[in-house]
Amino acid sequence: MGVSEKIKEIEEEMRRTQKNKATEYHLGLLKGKLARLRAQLLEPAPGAGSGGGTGFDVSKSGGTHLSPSSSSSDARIALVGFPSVGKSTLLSKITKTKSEVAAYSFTTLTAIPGVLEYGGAEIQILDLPGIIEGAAEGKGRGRQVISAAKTSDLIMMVLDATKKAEQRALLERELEAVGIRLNREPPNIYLKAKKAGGMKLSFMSTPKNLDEKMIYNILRDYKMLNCEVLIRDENATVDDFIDVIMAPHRRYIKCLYVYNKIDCISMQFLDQLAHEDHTVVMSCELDLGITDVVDRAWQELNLMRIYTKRRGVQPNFSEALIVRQGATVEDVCDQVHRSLKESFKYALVWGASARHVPQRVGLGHVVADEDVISIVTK
Ligand SMILES: Nc1nc2c(ncn2[C@@H]2O[C@H](COP(=O)(O)OP(=O)(O)OP(=O)(O)O)[C@@H](O)[C@H]2O)c(=O)[nH]1
Ligand SMILES: [K+]
Ligand SMILES: [Mg+2]
Repeated sequence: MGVSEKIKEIEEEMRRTQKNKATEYHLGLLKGKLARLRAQLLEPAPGAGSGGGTGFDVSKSGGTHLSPSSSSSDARIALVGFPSVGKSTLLSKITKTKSEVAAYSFTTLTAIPGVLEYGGAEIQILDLPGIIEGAAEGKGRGRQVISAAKTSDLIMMVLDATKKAEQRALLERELEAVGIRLNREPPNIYLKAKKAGGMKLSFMSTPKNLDEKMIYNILRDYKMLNCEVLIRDENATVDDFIDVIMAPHRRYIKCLYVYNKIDCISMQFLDQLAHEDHTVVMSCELDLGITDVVDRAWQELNLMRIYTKRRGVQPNFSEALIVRQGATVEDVCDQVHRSLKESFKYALVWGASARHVPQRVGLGHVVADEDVISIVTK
């Protein structure tokens, strides 16, 4: 029996099994088996050549319009969605890359990278083939698309506002099945494999949805006979626990839901969609809401652009240093040059993080998006 058939069999059994106290442990074990099989399915077949990576042959710098000097983009956004929702139309709007657009399904057959320039930051946008139900099990190019999505910093799930609401849940399920967790934090559970000593289990407080027997059962099923477990979150579930065991196969990625084709829906429905969490609405056809989509994507990435300035010279706003949220002047120095902070004397800051401009600060100063910094060395 192939892996796909085994998966189907377990899914069937889970559907047939009634959920109650008596079947709880059995269902937990089935979930664990399912997670293992799904991971197996995503592994490249033996001898299949280059596994891993994006699933398509695109490098992180792979934009057709990147200047040769810039080695790598600052972040990657994957456009994921059903066929003909307007993924390629969006790519062509926000980057200089043209990806074929047509009214028929599966117009795009491979990953098409483009570069979005955002205030000196370079973000790679990956236009992907449409995926269909069953993608996680290998239907269409689903598996490749999903591997590409797994390598991204943000997933933009492009949805057709005129289609049924189930579309979103269906896609979420496909991404879940391959270990992508959208807009969630890793479970607060500590697990460490040991060489000996048996299974040691402890809780911060009594969990509401898990018990010792369940945890021991699953650990045995995974042949993790020697390990240390600390459940820190009292709301942790069996699924969370399995995610922690399967951690190398899990990716926690932000997702922005982008509803396209709002030119075809009522104002009332539009208003409803626009108020959902992590959601933006647009019409590529009417050129409506596109800048909003880009601004929101930038916010979700949680990155900041810092411009450096030399004494007596205007800052160059077409080139930014990209740092994560919460970064300090020290992180900025590291972005410029690894040894810069050794000769650092102080920095002058103009922008939102400065109490007055320019403010004289040390390495520990926390910077804000679009700050201008002048670094003075010894
Ligand atoms: N009404 C309307 N149609 C749109 C809009 N955006 C794109 N379309 C149309 O939708 C169709 C599909 O667009 P594509 O960009 O090819 O869609 P895709 O998601 O890349 O499709 P695949 O590559 O086949 O998965 C084309 O006929 C577009 O002209 C929009 O905002 N409103
Ligand atoms: K299409
Ligand atoms: Mg396309």
